[in-house]
Amino acid sequence: MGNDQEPTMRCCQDIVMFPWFAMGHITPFLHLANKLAEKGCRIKMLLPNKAIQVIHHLNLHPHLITFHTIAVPQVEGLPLGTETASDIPISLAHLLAIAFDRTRDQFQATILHSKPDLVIYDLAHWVPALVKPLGIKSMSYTVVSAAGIAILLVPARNITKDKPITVAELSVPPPGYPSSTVVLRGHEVQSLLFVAQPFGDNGVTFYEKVTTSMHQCDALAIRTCSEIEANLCDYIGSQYGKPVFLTGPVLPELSTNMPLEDRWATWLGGFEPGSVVFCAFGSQLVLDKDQFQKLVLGFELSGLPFLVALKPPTGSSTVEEALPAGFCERVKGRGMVWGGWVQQLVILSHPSVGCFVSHCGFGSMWEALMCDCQIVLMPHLGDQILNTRLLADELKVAVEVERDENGWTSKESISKSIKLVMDKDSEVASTIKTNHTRYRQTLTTQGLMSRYIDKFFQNIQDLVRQK
Ligand SMILES: O=c1ccn([C@@H]2O[C@H](COP(=O)(O)OP(=O)(O)O[C@H]3OC[C@@H](O)[C@H](O)[C@H]3O)[C@@H](O)[C@H]2O)c(=O)[nH]1
Repeated sequence: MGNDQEPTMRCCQDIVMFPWFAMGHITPFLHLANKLAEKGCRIKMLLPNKAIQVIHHLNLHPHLITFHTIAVPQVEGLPLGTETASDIPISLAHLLAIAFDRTRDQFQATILHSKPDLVIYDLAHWVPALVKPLGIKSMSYTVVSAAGIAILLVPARNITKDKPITVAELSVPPPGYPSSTVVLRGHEVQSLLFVAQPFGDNGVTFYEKVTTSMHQCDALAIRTCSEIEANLCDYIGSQYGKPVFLTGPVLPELSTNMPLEDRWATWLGGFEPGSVVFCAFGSQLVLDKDQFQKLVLGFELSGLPFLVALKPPTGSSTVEEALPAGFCERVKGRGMVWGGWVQQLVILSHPSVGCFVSHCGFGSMWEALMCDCQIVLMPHLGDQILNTRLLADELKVAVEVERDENGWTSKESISKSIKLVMDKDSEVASTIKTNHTRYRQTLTTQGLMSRYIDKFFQNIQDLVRQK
C-alpha cells in the first residue's frame, strides 16, 4: 500500500480495475492484470458475478488477482438478470450503461475500503472525481485501437447535447488529425452517430462519457503499440494534454500448442498447405440472412476450400437452415459452414490455412497481424471499420472487400478479394504478403511485448509517485 508520509517512496502495488461490463473489455483488463501481477502488483477487479464465472480460469495469479462482485442494478427496459453486454442485443447497451453508472456507490465503498494506489478503468467517467480527493491516481485504459478513438472521441470534435454532430461534420476528420487513410467513408459515418446518443445515467452521451473519462484521469493507457499506431497515439496525447502509456496488445500467451479439435485437425489436414480460407466474425456479430447467404456464396464462387464459423443469422436457429438451396451438395468436400465457436487462434496457425476473412474486431486484428495468412477484411461496426483502414490502407497488409454506398457487399466482391490475395501471381497478393511479413516479424521480435509491459509498469510507478 502506498505511504502518504513518504511520497517519493510510494510504489504502485495495489490496483483496482473497473472495466465496462462487456467481455471484450473485461478480458483484456484481466490479461493486463496477469502481466502486472507478474511484477508483484495486487489487483482487485470489480466485476459482475456472471463475468467472474466466465473469466476466473484466465486468472494466472489467484493469490494476487482477486475478484470483487459488483451487483448490477435493475434498470427499466433491461432484461432481468442482465449483467454484461453479452446478455443483451447491442440496441440495449445504453440501458446497461445506466446500470453501470448506478454502481458508483458500490465502487466508492470498495475504494474507501481498499485504498489502492491506482484505479484503472474505462467508460466510468465519474471515477477520477471520486478517487482524486482520496489521493488515488486514475488511469483510463482504452482496450480498442487508438484508431477507434482518435478520429471520433477527442475534444476537437466538441460534440455537446445542444449541438449534436451532423453526418457532414463527422465525415471530416477533426483538426490536426494525423492520417489521411484511417478515415471514414460515405455511409460509414452513419454507424458512428451513436456517439452523440445517451449512454449512461442522467442522459450522458457516449462521447461525453469517453472524453470525460480521458480528460479527468491522471494518465491515459492504450492497448496498442507504437510500431502500428504511433501517430494516432501521439494525437490522442496532444488532444488530452496528458501522457499516453502503451501496454502493447497484451495478448495471452499464444497457446497454439493447445491441440486443435480432432474434427478440424482431420478436416484441415486433407488440404494443401496454405490453401484453405478461414472466416470468423468475432463473438457478437449476427448477420442478417441475406448477408449470410451472400457471404457463403462468395466462398463457393472463389472455388477454394473454406471453413466458415459464424453464428446463425437473424431468424434462423442453425446455420444449416439458413444456407442457400443446393449449397451443401455443391461445396461438398471443400467447404464447411459451422454455427459454433472454433479455436480461431489455433486454426489460424494450421499449415493448411492460407487466408483469414475477418470482421477486424480488435482481438482478431492482432491475431491476423500475428499469423502468416493473407488477410481479407469485412468490417461491420465502428472500430472495426477504422481497424480495417489501418490494416488495409495505412499498413497495407490486407485487402478490404468492396461495398456499395449502402454498405452492402456482393458474393462477387467477396470472391474477388479472396482470389486476389490467394493468387500467387498477383502483385497485390505479393505486396500485402511482404508488408505483412515485415510487421509480423517486428511484432514477434523476441522481447518486444515484454518491453512494453516493463515500460508500462515503470510508467505507473512514476505516476503514483507524482504529487
Ligand atoms: O469462433 C470463434 C470466434 C472468435 N474467436 C475469438 O474471439 C475473439 C473475438 O474478438 P474480436 O475483438 O475480434 O471481436 P468481437 O466482435 O468479439 O469484439 C467486440 O469487441 C472488440 C471490438 O473491436 C469489436 O468491434 C467488437 O465487435 C478473438 O480473440 C477470436 O480469436 C474464437 O476463438 N472463435
